[in-house]
Amino acid sequence: MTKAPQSRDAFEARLRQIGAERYHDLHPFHDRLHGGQCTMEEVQAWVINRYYYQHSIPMKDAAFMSRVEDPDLRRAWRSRMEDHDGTADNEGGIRRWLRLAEAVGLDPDYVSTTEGVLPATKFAVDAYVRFVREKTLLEAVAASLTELFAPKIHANRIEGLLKNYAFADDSSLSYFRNRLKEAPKDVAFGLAWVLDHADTAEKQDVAARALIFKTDVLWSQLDALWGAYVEPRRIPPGAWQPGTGQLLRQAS
Ligand SMILES: O=C(O)c1cc(C(=O)O)c2c(n1)C(=O)C(=O)c1cc(C(=O)O)[nH]c1-2
Repeated sequence: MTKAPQSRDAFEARLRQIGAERYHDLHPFHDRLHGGQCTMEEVQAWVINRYYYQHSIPMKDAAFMSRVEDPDLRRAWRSRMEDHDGTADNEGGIRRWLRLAEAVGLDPDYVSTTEGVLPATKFAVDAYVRFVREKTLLEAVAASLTELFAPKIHANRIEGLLKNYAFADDSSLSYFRNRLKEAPKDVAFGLAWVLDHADTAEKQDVAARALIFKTDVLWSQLDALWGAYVEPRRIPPGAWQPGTGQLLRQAS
């Protein structure tokens, strides 16, 4: 006998439970960052590594769109690329991230080379791009649903960084403020799409597994960051060495 699918509400609750148990807001690195315990070196390491995620997200979305045959779905999805890459009147998330890089004392030209990114960060993020390129559209959209849980972490981050670090101000944190405006439309669309299309028990299982995969992508990046720059501070060969890539401030 085939298994009956969960009701829409029960399936949504199952997806939210995955976030409650596995989202990277639970990682100790975030407590340390938002609580003001990170050294500037650790903050710089986070900004450099997280840039790799930022720069890959539009490539992931382009990979997704290249496989979509339905123009309505492509139209709904393409604002994600504009949000990151920018438009004539919106500088876009990647530029905003580089503004944060400058504010923490890094040379944005260094950061944008992605040199010095931890190997595990590359493996995790590249695995996400490949996942979206190769798996079903349902799995790709389900994997993006970690963004359901992102507004809370972005709001906590704005509050924590403003309170604890001199570099934090409206300009340096504009990336996160913008995501608070942009993400809700994406997640509302993505969630409704997944609930509509996961119409069998098997598809629900596949979508739930995709979301778990994505929580692993996020978690493993923070584990790698912690191991390299917090404890035991074992920096892999070729990864960023503190002190390099610094912004040379001009004396005025
Ligand atoms: O700061 C965060 O914790 C966080 C998490 C996530 C996420 O959950 O994948 C994204 C973002 N930020 C983000 O800013 C962003 O643009 C984004 C896009 C995506 C995606 O999978 O398409 N996730 C995320």
